[in-house]
Amino acid sequence: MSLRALGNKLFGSGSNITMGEASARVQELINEHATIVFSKSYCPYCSSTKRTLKQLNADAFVIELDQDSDGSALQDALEDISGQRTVPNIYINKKHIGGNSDLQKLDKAGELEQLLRNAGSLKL
Ligand SMILES: N[C@@H](CCC(=O)N[C@@H](CS)C(=O)NCC(=O)O)C(=O)O
Repeated sequence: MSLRALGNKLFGSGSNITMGEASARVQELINEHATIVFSKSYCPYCSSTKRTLKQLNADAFVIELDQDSDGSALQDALEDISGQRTVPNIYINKKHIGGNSDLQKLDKAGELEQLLRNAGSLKL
């Protein structure tokens, strides 16, 4: 568990869910959505990721952590699960892709579309 997660557990993060519940919810979201972006509504890197996915006509589930009452706990859980604290934190087909720079790299290499297609996330 990260120091921040431990701090939140001991002193509270404004959220009422336990670390275990937050981890379970993150895992559930990853399992339920072929493409999911853990995002923050004001984050420019997240906007870039969302724009790229939209341009590809991808069906992606976006959760805005800054607009979720458990967002901080979910971010702690994501850090535990993926080793990445920053947003966007992207999963395709339950596989951790990384952040926006990783997604853009895949797009430039022409690999993103195939990943999305294999995940069943392309509408066309
Ligand atoms: N290199 C990362 C940069 C992502 C980044 O710095 N995101 C900021 C928000 S714009 C962040 O997560 N800051 C920490 C936080 O919000 O807790 C990427 O390409 O995704």
